[in-house]
This record gives sequence, structure tokens and C-alpha cells, in this order.
Amino acid sequence: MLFSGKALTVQMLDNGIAELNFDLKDESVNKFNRLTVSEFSEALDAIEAADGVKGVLLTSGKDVFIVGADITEFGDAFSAGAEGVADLMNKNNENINRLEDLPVPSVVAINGYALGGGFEVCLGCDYRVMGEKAKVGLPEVKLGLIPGWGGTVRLPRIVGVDVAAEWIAAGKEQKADSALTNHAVDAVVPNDNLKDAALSLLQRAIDGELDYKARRDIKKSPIPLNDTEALMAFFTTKAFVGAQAGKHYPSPIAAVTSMEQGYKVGRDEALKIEQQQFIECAQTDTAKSLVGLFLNDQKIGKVAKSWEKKADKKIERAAVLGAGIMGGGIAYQSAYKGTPIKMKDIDQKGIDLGLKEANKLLAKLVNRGRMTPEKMGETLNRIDPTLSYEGFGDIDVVVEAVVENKKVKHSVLTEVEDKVSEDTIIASNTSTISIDTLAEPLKRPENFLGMHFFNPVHKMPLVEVIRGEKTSDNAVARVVAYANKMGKKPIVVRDCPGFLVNRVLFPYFAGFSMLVRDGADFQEVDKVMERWGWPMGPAYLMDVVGIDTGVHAEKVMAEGFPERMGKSFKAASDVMYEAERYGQKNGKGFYNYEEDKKGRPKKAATEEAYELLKPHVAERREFEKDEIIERMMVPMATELARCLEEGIVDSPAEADMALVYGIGFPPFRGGIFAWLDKVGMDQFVKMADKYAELGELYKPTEQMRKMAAEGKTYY
Ligand SMILES: NC(=O)c1ccc[n+]([C@@H]2O[C@H](COP(=O)([O-])OP(=O)(O)OC[C@H]3O[C@@H](n4cnc5c(N)ncnc54)[C@H](O)[C@@H]3O)[C@@H](O)[C@H]2O)c1
Repeated sequence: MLFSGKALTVQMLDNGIAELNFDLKDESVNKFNRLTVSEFSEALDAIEAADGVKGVLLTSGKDVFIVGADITEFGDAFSAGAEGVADLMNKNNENINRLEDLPVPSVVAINGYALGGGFEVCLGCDYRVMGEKAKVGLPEVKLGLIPGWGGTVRLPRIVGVDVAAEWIAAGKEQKADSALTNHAVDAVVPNDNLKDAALSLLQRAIDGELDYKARRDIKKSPIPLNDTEALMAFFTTKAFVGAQAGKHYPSPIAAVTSMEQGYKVGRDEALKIEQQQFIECAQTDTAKSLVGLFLNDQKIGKVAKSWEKKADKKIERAAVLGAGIMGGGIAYQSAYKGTPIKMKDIDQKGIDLGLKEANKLLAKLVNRGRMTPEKMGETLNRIDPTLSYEGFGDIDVVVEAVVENKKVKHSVLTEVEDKVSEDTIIASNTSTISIDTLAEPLKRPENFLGMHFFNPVHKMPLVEVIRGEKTSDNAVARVVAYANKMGKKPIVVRDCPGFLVNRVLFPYFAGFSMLVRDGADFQEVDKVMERWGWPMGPAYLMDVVGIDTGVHAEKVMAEGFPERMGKSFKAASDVMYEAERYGQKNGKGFYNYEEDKKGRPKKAATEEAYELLKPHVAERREFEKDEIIERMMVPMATELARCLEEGIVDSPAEADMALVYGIGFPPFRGGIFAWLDKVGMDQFVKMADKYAELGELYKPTEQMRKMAAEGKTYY
């Protein structure tokens, strides 16, 4: 053994080959934490000092190769300013350069995920052999960063500027076939043959059959582009990348800038340029927010896993009641992720619609080559459409998704309780009705809870798991396990009308209604909020949700929280509802909708909506952009703070993730609590107090005022 550490080892194989094996102790994956980086350096010392080393093989002792840097180390390093960032990055840059400069050839066997720094170390090797199941990629932009260990330097020198820019700016993982076609790797082999194939390639390099030095030269030299070629390549790429990423996400452009400024110089100079760009990105609010979200995501994942472990059994069979928009989506998602599901409705038409939707989604996957027709058949077979309760005796979880009406739900829930076994868990997908209210007529309220999906189910990651007063731990655990199995992000919250997400969404809509009442142009409000980062403004969002659904839910919320959410005026949404403008679903809402060439609804402004609103709103007037943002965000943020104080949600991290995953809160802002921390509670309280005359929704809680006085933050 040349070197033996806690993160990696180096041992001599036959023929003078040193195998450097990454295998981080007590962890399920390899990552470049400070320990690994420091041992990597010691391992290179040992290789450089050893006699008779003719070649180096890099391998992994885990299912993955290396998943990247240890993001938990970013926070402290980044808050130490430019020096802290440089300090975190320098050592591994040195390591990868030393690997690349060894007097002998190097080959890496990429057995699983090689992402970020994990892929950058592969790019430092002379040759790359990849297992069929492995994936490579540079996903740093997803954290608001750019590759910082030579990714923007070596990748364009290996695969060309266009492909490198595309890979880095999109941050997508690449499968083996894409990596091979684009020459990012030299061979793809079945995982079982990986090490042998890598060794044989290394032997050929050692024997002089392959000119590894020529390859190295390419990676260490400027990129041979003339000025016109460079102008074309970088100019068009930047325009494209900038348009895709948008102004709130500057790092994809920084990655292209690093390539643009570094293409004319050799490796070492180019690495300095990359580092400068990396440091600038690391100091942006966007990076801070996205790194924060990544860590929050890990946290909610851990919480969900620990719930799952408490479940008494695995979810093998599910059922959904109601085959409408939501029921159809739930059936599709369950079947797609492998859990057979009965889909019951009282109306054959409902069932036909549910199946049609599932068929459409699966056909799309088949057409895009992401699923075989056989798999599509298997998936559809997992959905068992039915008009009866036959076979409900051995169902593990039933999800109720019938119309949002307390009476109907009570009747359906008591009915199904009689058809299932004593230990079946029954969950309701209600959007607003309190779980304790729904549980009232049930014999086994301990087996009942909320499982709130978001529309469209296959796209929206969040599932709110709502525990009522009598819900058992096992019921929560089983439903969390089911959500995990469906590939969703479950977050456990306590019961109240609207639960977490809708409880804070309706105050936001109330902010919108008051703005329009006071003379704001709804299109202007949409534009301002979209520029602020929301995927759609409030009027457009209401049209997409359905004005009828929104108006109904708003009533439920007003009954639940009359002191804050009861309203004394006719809101714009009420006006639309009375005019039967229900939004996208019937082609008319705040906007008019027509189908585009691809059959997707396309919105267009219409005078009709303004005419209808005129008698109910103040004369149109201009509002400052900041006033619009504040009047929209104060009620939402204040209600969220209330939810945390009341224990509806356990932590700021879970609340922030719920809003990002459930309603697309702009990720670059890191969540509402992260936004409040950035604004500062003292400033926020001042901001809210300006609007005190707008009502209770604008009044910060006592605890918020206390936090303001004490200078406290949520994170
Ligand atoms: N649409 C959304 O955006 C959304 C999002 C989250 C949650 N939800 C909630 O999901 C539930 C369903 O909403 P939807 O939009 O899918 O409604 P929908 O009107 O599209 O579907 C309801 C389905 O339930 C069926 N149904 C009615 N009574 C039934 C019964 N006794 N047994 C079996 N089926 C019955 C109807 O035939 C219909 O097919 C509601 O509680 C709603 O609040 C909706």
C-alpha cells in the first residue's frame, strides 16, 4: 500500500500501475470534502515519491465515482470572503494539476456519478473509461456557481467550446452515450468490465501505443480558435445562455465568460481566470440562496427518510378516489413509479378522462425516447380503473381526490372506511378543508390524514402531509413513504385551513385583490411580480388554478381565519367568477386563452376583463414597483411567520422548501424566510407598518417585532 487514508488509498497493482481508490469512510458517497482533498494531495506525494510507478488508475469503492464538492463546507468558506473561497478551491486545483502533470499516464474508471469536482478530476486524467450506467456532468450553475476546479478550462479543450458551454450552462447530467458521442470519454463499457477495460487502456498508454502526452498538451494549451471563430462562438453562446438563464441567474454567463477570457491562454492562466469568476459567483445572493436551498433539500430528505423508517409496512397497493385532474395525475404518478393503483370514480366519463391523461403523459415519454412502448404498457397496467370498491380490502393507502366539498368528502370517506381493512391509511387530497373537520365522522381517525398534491401532479415536487390531531405516527410514516416512492418531496405539517402552502397563498391573493381594488392594473402587477422572480404573476396564476376553484377556496380560508382573511369588498376574482370567466379551463379569465400550434393555452390581454372590473375598482393609477412588491409579499411572509410560530411547520427550511416546490417561489431568493433574513426584520416591520391601514394581514406578529428589536434572523 503506497497510501492509506480515511478517504482514499493507493496500492500498487501489477506492471507498475498505482490504483488510487476513492472510498470515503462512514459515508455512502465519495465527495471532495476537506479531508478527501487533503488526502488526495498526500496520495499524490506518495505516487510521485514511489519507484517504478508506470501509470495511475483512478477508481471508486462506492456505487458513485465522486458526487462533487462537499456543499456543507461552502457556507463558512464563502462567508470568509474572496480569500475563504480561494482557500477552499486552491488545494484541489493543485491536486488535479499535479495528477495531470505526472510523468506517467493516468486513466479513470468512471463507475457511477461523476459530478462537479468529481467530473473535473476525471478531466484531469489522460483517458476516461465510463461504465454504461454512470453519469457525468458539471451541475455547478444549479448552485449559482461555475465549475471551479478546471471544468471551464479542460472541458472546452476536450469537447469543444459549443458542447462545453451547453453542458456547463445547463448543468445537466450526461448519460454514457452522450459523453461518448461528444468525446468527453474515450470508451463506454458494461460496468462489470470497467476496471479491466480501464487497465488495458492504461497499459496501451504505458506501452507507447497511445500518445498520452499529445492529449495533455491539448488540455494545457490555448484553444486554437481565430478571432472570428471565437467571436462567433462566444457571442452567440452568451446571447443564448443569457436568455435561457435570465437576469437572476448570472452564473451560466460567468461560465461562458471564463471560457471566453481563458481560451487564448494556457491552462495555468485560464485556471486563474476561472477562479476569479468562481469567486464572484460565490459572493452573489443567488449562490447563497441556491446553496441554502440545496442544504434545505438535504434536510427535508433526511426528515422524510426518518419518517419512512417508522412505517409498519412498505406501500405495495394504493387506491385513489376520484379520477379527475388530481386523481388521474396521482394514479399516473403512482403507476409510473411502480406502485399499482386502483382508480375509482362514480362516473365512467371521469375514468376515461383520467386514463386519457395518463396515456398522453406516457406517450410523450415514448415519443421522446425516454420510455419503451413495453414499459408504457406495464405502467398503464398498474392503473386499475373501477366504478366499485371491489378489492379495496388489501389496500395500503387510499387517497381521496373527489370534489372539494365537505359534505361529499364526509360521505365518501365514511363509505371507503367500511370497505378497507382496519389498518388501511386513508388520506385526503383536499386543498383547504381542515383534516380534523374531515376526520369528524370517521371511526378510525388515527388512520386518517392529508396528502396534498399540487397540480400538475407529475411536475410539482411537493406533497404536503398533514397530520390531524388524532393522526397516528404510523399513518404519517406510511404516507411519507408512499410520497417518497412516488418521487415526491413530502413535508409534514400540522392541520389548519389551507395547511401551509394555501394558507400563505391566499393572503398573497388578498394583497392582489386590494391592489386591483385600489386602482392597480392587474397586468402591471403580473409583470412586476414576474420580474421579481415568480414563474407567473397573481392574475395569471389564478387563471391557471381556476377562478372558480380559487373563489371557493378563498371562502373556506375566510371562514377559517375571518379576522384576517374575511373581506368586505368584491374582489377582482369574484367579478371574473360572476361573469363565468373561470380562467384557462374555459378560455377566459383575467386574460383570454387560445391554443397555440402545439395545443398549449396561450394568454392574451383583453379589454373585456377591464370593462367588467371598472364598476368595482378605483380609477386606474400607477403604483411604484416597490409598493406592488411590498403589498403582495408582506401578507404572505407574515402569514408564513405565523405558521412557524403556531407549529404548523417545524422549521424555516421546511417552509421555504414547501413554497419553492409547491408554488415555484423564486429559488434564487432562497425562500421567504431567507428573503426576510436578507431584508432584515427591522426593515420588514417598517415596510409592513406602512400598510397598516390595509388590515390585519399586514400586521407583523409580536414575535416578529421582538425579532426586529433583537436583530434576530430565521437562519
Ligand atoms: N385541481 C387542483 O389544482 C387541485 C390541487 C390540489 C388539490 N386539489 C383537490 O383535489 C380534489 C379533486 O380536485 P380535482 O381538481 O381533481 O377535481 P375534479 O372535479 O377534476 O375531479 C373530481 C372527480 O371526483 C369524482 N367523484 C365525485 N364524487 C365521487 C365519489 N363519491 N367517488 C369517487 N369519485 C367521485 C368526479 O366524478 C370527478 O371525476 C379536491 O379536493 C381539490 O381541492 C385540487
